Amino acid sequence: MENLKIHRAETLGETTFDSPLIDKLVRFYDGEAVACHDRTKELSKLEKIEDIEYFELAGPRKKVFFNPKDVTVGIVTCGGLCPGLNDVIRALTFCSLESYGVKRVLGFKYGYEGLVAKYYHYPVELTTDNTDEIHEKGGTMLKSSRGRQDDDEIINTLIHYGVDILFTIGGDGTQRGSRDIVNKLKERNIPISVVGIPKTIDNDISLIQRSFGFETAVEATWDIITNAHNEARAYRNGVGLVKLMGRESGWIAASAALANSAVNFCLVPEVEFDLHGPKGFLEVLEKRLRRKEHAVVVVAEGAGQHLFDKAKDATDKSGNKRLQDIGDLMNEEIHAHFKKKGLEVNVKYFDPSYNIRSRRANANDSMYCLRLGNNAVHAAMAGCTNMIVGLHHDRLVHLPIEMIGARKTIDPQSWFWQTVIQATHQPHSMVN
Ligand SMILES: Nc1ncnc2c1ncn2[C@@H]1O[C@H](COP(=O)(O)OP(=O)(O)O)[C@@H](O)[C@H]1O
Ligand SMILES: O=P(O)(O)OC[C@H]1O[C@](O)(COP(=O)(O)O)[C@@H](O)[C@@H]1O
Repeated sequence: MENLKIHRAETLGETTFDSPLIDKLVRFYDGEAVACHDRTKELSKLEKIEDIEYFELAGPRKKVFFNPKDVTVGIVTCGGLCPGLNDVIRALTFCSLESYGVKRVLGFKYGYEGLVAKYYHYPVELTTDNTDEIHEKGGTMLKSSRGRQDDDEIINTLIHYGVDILFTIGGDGTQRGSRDIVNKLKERNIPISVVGIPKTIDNDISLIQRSFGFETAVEATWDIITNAHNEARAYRNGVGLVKLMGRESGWIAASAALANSAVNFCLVPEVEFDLHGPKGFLEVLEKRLRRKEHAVVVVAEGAGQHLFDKAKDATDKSGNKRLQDIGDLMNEEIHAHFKKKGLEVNVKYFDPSYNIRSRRANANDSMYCLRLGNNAVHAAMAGCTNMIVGLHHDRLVHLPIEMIGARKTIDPQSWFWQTVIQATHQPHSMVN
């Protein structure tokens, strides 16, 4: 058993306060480690005990590190929008104020910019009144931004406002930012807890089974794909072309294709496809239209980037690669191909990306956001830091930030992707 890997969240120090307030919250466990295992193997089939990993279970602790009545909590949302951001802000605020009775909760505006004095984005005090109904709306009441900020300046702002706990709601970039803040805090010997709530509409943060907002996004694609199907069927050689988000991973597109069987082609960043060859997309599409007269194509925005001129590569303020528009390119290429063949084609192009990302969370995501928010507060109050709260093997656990590695992408050899191929009937040869 000594070979077990046990991953515990870092803590700021010894727990010091008994918490009568939260006694009633502690029920069946007190943050014991939970056995997780390599997701490719069944626990019963494990050959080596080293394959087992342990993560600390999220949940309330009997003793807390901070004395609630002295605590100021800070919340910040960074990066792109995602359904459920407001639900998480609300859960963090309610749990901090109502379950723990902290002194105050401050919302820092416009992402990490709000933590840098020179931008003059003053924080807003969050209360159970002004956050009560925010979950009914999409977006983030705290606003967001991209772009690097200076860690020392961020820390100076935290000190200025007496922040003891900072919650960072954001994707892998944001969490790398949190890690840098923690490292600086350690250097300067400042006991501020930083706990992340992982956000990505693309659902591609490693180790996180499902990120909040993803399910809402997939659900939202259903109507759009059905409408694209209706458009395609209404015209001779109709093509409903739908571009969905997914910068480096095609989880939304692939899940959308599985959810709505109207999809005939699903193109994702993980699987390169040939456009022009004899077995390429355009020829296969033509064959399909000759047989069925209509087709629905779903393409993740990060797919087919190999078809563009590399010289035009650029990055956004956060250093993320700016994608070239695969939807536009495919629209043009389909028209060009059919023109060359002297065939009629009617492409209806749908780009619902922001329309999906900006909506409010569905019921299941709202429930998930509430649990994430509450458990982030439990972790931070217990003194945990340098960690995120996330769903891993169906359990909410504490994941040390440094464990977030490369993006979670679709394995083309996986049963999941093979099911997409099976459902769409797109040929393997086109996407090899
Ligand atoms: N590698 C990094 N190290 C430190 N901070 C980062 C890093 N990458 C991104 N950030 C910061 O995190 C914030 C959000 O990052 P971004 O990539 O835009 O969104 P997301 O968090 O959704 O990935 C930005 O302010 C950005 O500067
Ligand atoms: O147009 P913006 O705001 O830069 O955002 C677009 C990008 O954000 C993403 O949705 C990813 O964001 P998250 O994974 O951080 O939610 C990509 O799919 C997309 O390329």
